[in-house]
Amino acid sequence: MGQLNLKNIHKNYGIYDVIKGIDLEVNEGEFVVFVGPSGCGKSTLLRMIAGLEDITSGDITIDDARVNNLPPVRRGISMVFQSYALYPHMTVYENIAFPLRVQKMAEAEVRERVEAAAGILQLGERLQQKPGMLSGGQRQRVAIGRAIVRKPKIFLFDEPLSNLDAALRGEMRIELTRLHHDLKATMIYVTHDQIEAMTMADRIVVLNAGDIAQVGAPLELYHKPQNLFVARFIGNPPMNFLPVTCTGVSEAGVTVDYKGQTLTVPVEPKADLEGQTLTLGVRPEHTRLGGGDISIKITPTVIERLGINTIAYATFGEDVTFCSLTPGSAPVRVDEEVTIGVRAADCHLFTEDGNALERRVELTDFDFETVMVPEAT
Ligand SMILES: Nc1ncnc2c1ncn2[C@@H]1O[C@H](COP(=O)(O)OP(=O)(O)OP(=O)(O)O)[C@@H](O)[C@H]1O
Repeated sequence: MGQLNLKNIHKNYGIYDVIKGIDLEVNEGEFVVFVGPSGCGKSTLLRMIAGLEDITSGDITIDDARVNNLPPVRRGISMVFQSYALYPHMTVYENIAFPLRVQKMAEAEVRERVEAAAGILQLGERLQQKPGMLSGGQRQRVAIGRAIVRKPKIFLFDEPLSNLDAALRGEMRIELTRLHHDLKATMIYVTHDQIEAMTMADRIVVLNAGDIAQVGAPLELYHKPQNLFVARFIGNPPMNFLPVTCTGVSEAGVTVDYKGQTLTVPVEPKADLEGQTLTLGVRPEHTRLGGGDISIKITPTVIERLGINTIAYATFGEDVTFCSLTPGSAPVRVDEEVTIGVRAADCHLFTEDGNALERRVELTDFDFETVMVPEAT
């Protein structure tokens, strides 16, 4: 129970085409995250699944039943919103029990379900308090409790952690991951935060202007982004991009020239690349002080020391910004030129249309494993 199928979903607002034909299958028990920049359509897509927004065309099925025309309450879904949407005059107990009261469920069963949810969410001590006495994180847990008691086929989360501070967001991420492990329920989660997507998802759906840019396991997107959009979006600090010229293709991969230095990147070649301008992608964490297969000289304009790492930012040419993530103790200083080395095997290559040449990296089973669930404390 809890399988979702989206078939050629479109949404227009007048002349604006905001969802442009999305096909997606979400498996039972999967944690799928929709991620993308503001305005890419992720909330609209989630609201269409919930039934809070009509679809312009296409089909939504849940467990093989077409739900296009079913109202939200009959779709077997529960949604958790960014604004917790709690009733301030009701106790935590009554807030969690609310959807069951609407269903006119017997008191004994209400109590059983509310207490079970409160146990999972560590709200047992708070049941008689009003929301005003709770912290932001506790209020969000009440909202999640209200979703749990309905025993939905699918949970939908719309940026549920956005109102929390960074430390609490980190804690709630772990709690939600644990909750998913305990309930084994299908969960669809919308966020613009790629760290939430990477840490919680079994699969990430990256959206770009109403289209799917790529769907994959978090580490699949990290190691094999299919286009510049995903390469830029997944990873923090973001990937660096340098213009290079293709000088040849061979069994070993695609050879490029970067300022007189030659680099053969192990990617699947395509026809007619020779002579073309390509984009070399280098993640900041794959740069090293000193030499590599090629060397890049940078003069940092900003240095950020984070303890474990030091981040150096430099600009060169007209508009190329380069970022290097070095060990915390790295001897890098503002206005002092350093040489950064890059290994060919760590590089990505993109053609002029923004698509990636497929990297010859083997993804291991580990890269597809569902997220590790921390031990309960
Ligand atoms: N009622 C509406 N009428 C017209 N356009 C709308 C309406 N609702 C949303 N849109 C447009 O649809 C696009 C997608 O909006 P949506 O809220 O789904 O994006 P989002 O990815 O969730 O962004 P955010 O992270 O900012 O919430 C946006 O360009 C938005 O302006």
